[in-house]
Amino acid sequence: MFEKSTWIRLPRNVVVGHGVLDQTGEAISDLHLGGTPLVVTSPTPREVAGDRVHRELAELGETPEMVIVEEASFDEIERVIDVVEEMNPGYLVGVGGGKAIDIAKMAAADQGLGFVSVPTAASHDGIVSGRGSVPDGGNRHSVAADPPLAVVADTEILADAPWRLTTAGCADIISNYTAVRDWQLANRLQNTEYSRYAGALSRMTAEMLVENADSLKPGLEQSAWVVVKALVSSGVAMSIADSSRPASGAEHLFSHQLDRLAPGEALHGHQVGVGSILTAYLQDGEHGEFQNIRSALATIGAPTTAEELGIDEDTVLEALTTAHEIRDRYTILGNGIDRDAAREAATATGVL
Ligand SMILES: NC(=O)C1=CN([C@@H]2O[C@H](COP(=O)(O)OP(=O)(O)OC[C@H]3O[C@@H](n4cnc5c(N)ncnc54)[C@H](OP(=O)(O)O)[C@@H]3O)[C@@H](O)[C@H]2O)C=CC1
Ligand SMILES: O=C(CO)COP(=O)(O)O
Ligand SMILES: [Zn+2]
Repeated sequence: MFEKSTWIRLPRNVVVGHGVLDQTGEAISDLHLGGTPLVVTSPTPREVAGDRVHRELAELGETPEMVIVEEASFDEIERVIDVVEEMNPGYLVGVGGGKAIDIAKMAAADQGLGFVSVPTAASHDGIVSGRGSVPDGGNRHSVAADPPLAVVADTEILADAPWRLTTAGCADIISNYTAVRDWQLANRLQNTEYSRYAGALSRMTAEMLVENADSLKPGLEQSAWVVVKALVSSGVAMSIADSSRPASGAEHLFSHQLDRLAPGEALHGHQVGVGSILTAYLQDGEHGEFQNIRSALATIGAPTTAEELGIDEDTVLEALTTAHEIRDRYTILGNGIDRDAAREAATATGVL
């Protein structure tokens, strides 16, 4: 008997383009949400877009509230949940980078409310996904939440953000190559459920970005457009899979471990980019995809070495040899690689 079923949850409105921040109210009105909005933002994104979004929402009729978050942590999520319980909003609007958006997403999911994503940086693919990713002591929780009801990505704002945030988003997408390979490996070795549709979409997104790497330039709104469209597509792949598997393999485990060992040192996307070079080498050796990944990262100006990440040799080797402990997700790292193998991968790829 056929018993399979799937439930793909996607945003209803994805609004991307020049000046679309001014259409935030319209994109939200179209959702027929009731009640007072709560804007969740962080210091710089507040200046760049949060206050504007706040003013625009006020024109919808209800006076919005605003909460400013400082760090990606469960304590901050709890603080936002406290605000929600106190003011009883109708929905949340996350305005910022991954930190503000993840916190809004997870607080909204906890309280059974809808949420709208307004990214101010094209820095990672959580802007559209239905998952939150939050460090918690020595662990990292990739938590199922709900995808945003709407995404409003203004390319004028994204192009104005520091270029390193955009190159981080590019690297997060490029890392889909190794994530999909790890997912296929887990499917073959551990019978992990694999979606060919999500895998193909994720890989195609990475390929499109690599093919366009030459044309991605700081300050060009066209570049922000290409990157944000890729981030949307990668987030959709995660929604189709109902898992971050299409976009998170061993390179992400490595990055999560760096977050623990060297907190705040480098951006998520930059860490996974370097992790992807290492992972590709472990997957295929010196004749595999690692050279293409490294040269695409170098072309856009993303870090390809530990030094460019600002992370020392010992920390890189420690992260690579312990990354498998981060969570129960089978990857090319298996039950762990030893320090000599880690050093060999890091030197052969030029990461060290
Ligand atoms: N849910 C998911 O699937 C995913 C979640 N993540 C999570 O997202 C977070 C990383 O996201 P990331 O965006 O790199 O980090 P942040 O949200 O911390 O943003 C990085 C920095 O950029 C600043 N910033 C944001 N927008 C602008 C702008 N327009 N102009 C100038 N500065 C700006 C922020 O300022 P300020 O300090 O004021 O906020 C911050 O200092 C991590 O917590 C990670 O775990 C990452 C990938 C996927
Ligand atoms: O960063 C992500 C995808 O790019 C999310 O992945 P995690 O599930 O590893 O947190
Ligand atoms: Zn990522």
